[in-house]
Amino acid sequence: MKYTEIMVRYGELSTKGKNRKDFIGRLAGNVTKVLRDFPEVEIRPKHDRMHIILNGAPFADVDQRLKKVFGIQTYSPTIKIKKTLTMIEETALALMKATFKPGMTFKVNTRRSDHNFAYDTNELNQMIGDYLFGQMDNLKVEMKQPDLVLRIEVRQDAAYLSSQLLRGAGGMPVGTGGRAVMMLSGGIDSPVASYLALKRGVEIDMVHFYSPPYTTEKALNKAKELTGILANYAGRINFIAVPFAEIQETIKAKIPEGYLMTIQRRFMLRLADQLRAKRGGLAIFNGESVGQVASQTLESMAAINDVTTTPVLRPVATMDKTEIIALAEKIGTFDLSIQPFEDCCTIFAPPRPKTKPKVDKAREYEARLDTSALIDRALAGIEITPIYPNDQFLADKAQEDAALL
Ligand SMILES: Nc1ncnc2c1ncn2[C@@H]1O[C@H](COP(=O)(O)OP(=O)(O)OP(=O)(O)O)[C@@H](O)[C@H]1O
Repeated sequence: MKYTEIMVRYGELSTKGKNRKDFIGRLAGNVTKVLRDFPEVEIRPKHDRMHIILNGAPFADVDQRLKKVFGIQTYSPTIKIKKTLTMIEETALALMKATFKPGMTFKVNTRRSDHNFAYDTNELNQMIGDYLFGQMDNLKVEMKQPDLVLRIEVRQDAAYLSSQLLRGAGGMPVGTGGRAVMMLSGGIDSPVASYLALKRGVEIDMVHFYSPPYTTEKALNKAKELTGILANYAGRINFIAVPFAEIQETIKAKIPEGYLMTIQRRFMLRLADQLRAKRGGLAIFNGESVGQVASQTLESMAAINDVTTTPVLRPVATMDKTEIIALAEKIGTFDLSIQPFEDCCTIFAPPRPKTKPKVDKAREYEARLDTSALIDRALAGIEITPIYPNDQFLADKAQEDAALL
């Protein structure tokens, strides 16, 4: 089917009265970003709906991007035609043939803002319905809850027909919820937490700790590639790689084994917080889930959280692992997350971390270290990479390796 435009209905933002303009502007900007390699597409944001004029771009390709943009409740691929009865009949039939499946019920639903048009809505519903019955077998009409609604809108400039109401990603346009940093490991949970933060409209910068030479470049590239998948939901995400080996070595040399993990996490949180402040963010997100591992008991969280008063938000805190995995599969990060590249935390993980660390003890042990000098050196070594949807980092590396052989 050659659709000419997509009609987009806004999500939660329609209820946000005075912020509406900002929301619509952001959404239009985000749609523009994800469709940037379709230069022919025009985006026309209006007060109640957005029209995406395809100008020849294939709907199926645009659809792949659009369904991941937050702030869209539903959308319909639409065909704009001349306002003649014959054109409406022919297009209605073509749409039905493309989208109707045997066993479905349907109805025709006409709206008319051009009141000078020769037929009113009841007449059009009747005439188009009759025409379709004459052309197709096994049609069944259902007024209350039909499986397919053939929508006809007769406006001043043209008639618009659609037969699909597709569900958008929901949520709020990224950027309307403010800025934050996200602590992204290469695991399953933090990419899911990132997705959920983006869904509420928060613009995130990824903060990733890596520890060369203890961790390989592949582990770093895995986190970058996960960011590439998540950028589908954001348009673009900045990835901040923070060198962490010196801090880990120092902690390992000077801190009792039971507190290695707690103190490492306190340093991670401090670094994330400083980066947040520098970049104008208001919160820190992470992928912790209550009780999942030793560092994620409430006692542990409290002992780690002690280093900052900045809100630390944990979108997957109350989810079961199976629920997190289901979401990871849905958003497309799971297969990459389970690739076995070592994370900096696994390498320096003590065999028996304390599950109930004490804040006082953590502070006392930490006083043995030159915290601010360690933090400053790590911050001096950060690298920032802007990452776009589906940017690949692992494949490039594999190709380079192959080329060297
Ligand atoms: N190398 C890292 N860089 C950035 N953040 C990290 C790193 N390692 C852990 N974190 C943060 O700490 C959280 C808890 O990490 P941990 O390794 O204990 O748990 P996890 O359940 O395996 O999480 P994930 O599946 O996200 O790795 C992560 O979700 C992430 O937000």
